[in-house]
Amino acid sequence: MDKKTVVKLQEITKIYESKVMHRALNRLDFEAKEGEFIAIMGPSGSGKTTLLNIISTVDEPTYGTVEIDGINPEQLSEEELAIFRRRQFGFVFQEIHLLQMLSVEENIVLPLTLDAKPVREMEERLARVAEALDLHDILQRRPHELSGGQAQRTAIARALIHRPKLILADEPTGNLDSKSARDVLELLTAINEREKTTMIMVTHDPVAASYCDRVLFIKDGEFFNEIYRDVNRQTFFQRILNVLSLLGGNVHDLRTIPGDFR
Ligand SMILES: Nc1ncnc2c1ncn2[C@@H]1O[C@H](COP(=O)(O)OP(=O)(O)OP(=O)(O)O)[C@@H](O)[C@H]1O
Repeated sequence: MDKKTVVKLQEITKIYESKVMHRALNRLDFEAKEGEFIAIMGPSGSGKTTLLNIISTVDEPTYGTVEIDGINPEQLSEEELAIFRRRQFGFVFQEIHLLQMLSVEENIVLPLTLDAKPVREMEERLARVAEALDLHDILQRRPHELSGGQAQRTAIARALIHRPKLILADEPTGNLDSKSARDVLELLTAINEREKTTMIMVTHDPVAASYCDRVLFIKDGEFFNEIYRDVNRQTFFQRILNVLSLLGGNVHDLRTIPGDFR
C-alpha cells in the first residue's frame, strides 16, 4: 500500500519584498511521505530555511499551495494555526531554545503543559522519552548545567513528547562535537524507525545527511537533485559529496571534510 503523504508543497514561490525584491524559492515541489527521514541541502542562501519555515507554517508562500496532513494551513485562523503547529510538529534547532528558569523535566513536558494534559499522562510520557534519550539522571538539572549533547537531547525529548506527526530540524547537530552529533543522529534515526515519525532536516553536513533516507538538494530556490539512501551509509555519503561538488557554492558550507566520516 502507498504510504500516506504528510507534506505536499506544489509550485512554491517565495518572494521577499524588502528594499530589493528577492525570489528565495521558485516553483518548488516537495513531498514527504509518512515515516520518511529527509535531508535538505544546498549552498548558503539557496532557500533551505525558507522552505522549512513554509513547511512548518511559520511563513507563507507568495504563490503555490501547502498541505500538511491533508490540511491547508492558510484556511486556519491564527489561533487554530498555533494549536495545529504545536500538536503536529516537533522542532529541533541548532540554537537550543531551552527555558533557563525551568528544569530539564519541566522543559521537556512544556508542550503537554501548554495542552493541559493530565499529570499522569505527562509522567508516563516523560518516563518513556527520558528512557529513550538517556536523560533520567539529569531531569532535575537546569539548562546551564548541561553539556551541548545533553541540551540537544533535552530539546529532542521536548520535540517528541507530544508524539508529533512531523519533526522539523534546522542544523540540529551544528553546535555539537562529532561524538555528540553522531549520538543525536543515531537517536533521530532510531526514533524515525521505531515511531515512524516523519523527519525533515536542513543541514550543511554530509555526514548528518547520510543518516537520512533521501537528500533533496536545492540551488537558487529551485530543485537541483535528489538521491536515495542505499544499504551502505559510506557509499551514500560519497554520493552526497558528489552532488555537493556539482552544486558548487561556498566550500565553507561543507563543515565536515570527507576524512571526518565515521
Ligand atoms: N526576511 C527576509 N527578507 C529578505 N530576504 C530574505 C529574508 N529571509 C531570507 N532572505 C533571503 O532569501 C534567500 C534564502 O534564504 P534562506 O535563509 O532560506 O537560505 P538558506 O539556504 O537557509 O541559507 P543558509 O544556509 O545560509 O542558512 C537568501 O538570499 C536570503 O538572503
